[in-house]
Amino acid sequence: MTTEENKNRWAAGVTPYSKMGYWQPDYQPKDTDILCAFRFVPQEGVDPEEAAAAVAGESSTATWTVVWTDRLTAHEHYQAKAYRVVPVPGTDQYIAYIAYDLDLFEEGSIANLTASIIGNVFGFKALKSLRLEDMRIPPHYVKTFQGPAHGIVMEREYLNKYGRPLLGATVKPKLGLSARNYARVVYEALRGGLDFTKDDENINSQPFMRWRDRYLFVMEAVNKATADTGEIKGHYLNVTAATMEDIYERADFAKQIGSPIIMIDLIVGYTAIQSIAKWARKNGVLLHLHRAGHSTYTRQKTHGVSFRVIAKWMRLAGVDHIHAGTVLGKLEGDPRTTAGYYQTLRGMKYDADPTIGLYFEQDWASLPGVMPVASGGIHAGQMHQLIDLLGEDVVLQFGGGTFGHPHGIAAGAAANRIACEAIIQARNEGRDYVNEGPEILAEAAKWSPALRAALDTWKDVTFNFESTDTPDVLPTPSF
Ligand SMILES: O=C(COP(=O)(O)O)[C@H](O)[C@H](O)COP(=O)(O)O
Ligand SMILES: [Mg+2]
Repeated sequence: MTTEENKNRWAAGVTPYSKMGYWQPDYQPKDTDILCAFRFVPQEGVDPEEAAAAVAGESSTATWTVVWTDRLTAHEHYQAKAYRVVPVPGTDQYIAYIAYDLDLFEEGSIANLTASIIGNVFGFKALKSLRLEDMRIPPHYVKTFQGPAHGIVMEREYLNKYGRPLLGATVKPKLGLSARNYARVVYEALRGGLDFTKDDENINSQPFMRWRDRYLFVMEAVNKATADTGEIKGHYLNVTAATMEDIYERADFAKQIGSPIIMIDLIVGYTAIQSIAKWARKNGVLLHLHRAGHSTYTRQKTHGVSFRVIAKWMRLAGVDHIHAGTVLGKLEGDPRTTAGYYQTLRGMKYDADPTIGLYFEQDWASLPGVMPVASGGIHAGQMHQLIDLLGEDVVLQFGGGTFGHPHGIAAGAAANRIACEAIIQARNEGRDYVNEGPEILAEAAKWSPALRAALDTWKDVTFNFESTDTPDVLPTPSF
C-alpha cells in the first residue's frame, strides 16, 4: 500500500504492513493463540500478502504510518501475525490466516474480543471486501467465559425430555394479538403436543400487548397445559428491551411467576447477552437467543461475519439456545454450512473440516453445548429430513406449520408431535427412516387426522433457492 518498500522499520512515514512484522509466513501459531480466517478481495494492484498483513495490523496494534511509540511496548509480542494466504480457486478472493496473542484480549469479554477482531478493519479502503469466516478459540481463553447458562444436558434434565428433538412454535400473527388471545394460542399449541412456544422477534411491549400482561396470561396458559399433559412446558418470554434495567425487570418477573425459560435477541448486543446469561445461570432459568438482524451481516459470502463465528461467540457468551437454520425452510441455509454451525454449537472437540466450512479445529474444554433452534418455514411433512440433517439435540419450531393447520392450533401441534415420534420410533427400530420417511409419516397419519391434514396441506411446500453462503473446499490448514 505504499511505495517505500525498503526503508528502515523505524523511519518516519508510511511502511508496508508486511514490512512492519504483520506478515510472517514462517510463524508457527502457539496453542494459546487466537486464530482467525478472513476471506478478502484486495483492490487492484494490492499484493495479497500485504492486504493480509494490513488486516492483521489494523485488527491489532497498527495504524497507517510508523509510530515511534511502538518502541515503548513489546511490539513484536502484541502484533498480530498473518501467517498464510490461500487463493480461493476460480475467484478473486483469498483466505488470510492470522494469529493473535492471548494477551491482546480481556478475559471473558466478547465486547473486547470483537472490538479488536472486527473493529475498524472492515472499512479498509485497500480491500474491496472482507469477511471473518472462522476463529479458533484456545481452551485458555474459552475457560475465561461462563459459557451456556445450563447447556443441552441440563436443559433436558430440567424438562425431563430425552431422545427426540424438542418441538416449538413461534406465535403468529407476529404482531397485534391482545394478551388474552395470545395466551389462548400458547395454550392450544402446548396442549396439542409442543414443548415450547415462543415470542417472535418483534414482540417486546407494544401498545397492543404490554409485557407484564403477556407474561401473566402466558404463564397461566403454560401452567394449564403442564397440568393437562403432565409434561413440562414453557414459553420463551422475550425480555428484550431498551435498557438493561428493563431487561432485568422483565427477567425477574418472568422468574417470579415460574417461567422455565426467557428469550433475548441478538440485537441487544454482546454485553447485554453476557449479562443476562449470568442472570440465567444464577436464577436457574433457561436462555433462548433469537438472532434478529444477523443476516444483515452474515449472509454475503465476501463481506461481513459468518454466522459460525457469531455462534461461537454466543456459546462463549452463555446462551442455552440459538437459532441456527433449518436447511429446508424459508430462510438462507446451505446444508453443509448449516452442519458447520451445528457442529460449532454442539461439538466438544473437533478437527477442521472445510467441507462444512470449519477452518480450524476447536477444543471447547467441556463448555456445555448450545441447543440449536431450527425455525422458519418448516412443516411436519419434512420431519424425516429435518431429523436426518439436524439430529435430535435441536428444537424444531413450526410457526406457520402449527398455526396454519386447517383443523386448528392444537391439531397443528399434534401433527408435529406425532410426525416427530413416528420418525424417531422408526429410527430407533433401525428402519431407513430417511428414504422411507414419506411412508412412515403416511402410516402414522392413518390414525391421526391431524397429521393427515398437515401432510395434505403442505405436501408441496419447499423453498428451493440457491444458497448465498456455501463453503469452499480448501486444503485443511497444516499446522
Ligand atoms: O418467525 C420465525 C419463524 O416463523 P415460521 O415458523 O412461521 O416460519 C422466526 O423468527 C424465524 O425462524 C427466525 O429465523 P432464524 O431461525 O433463521 O433466525
Ligand atoms: Mg420471526
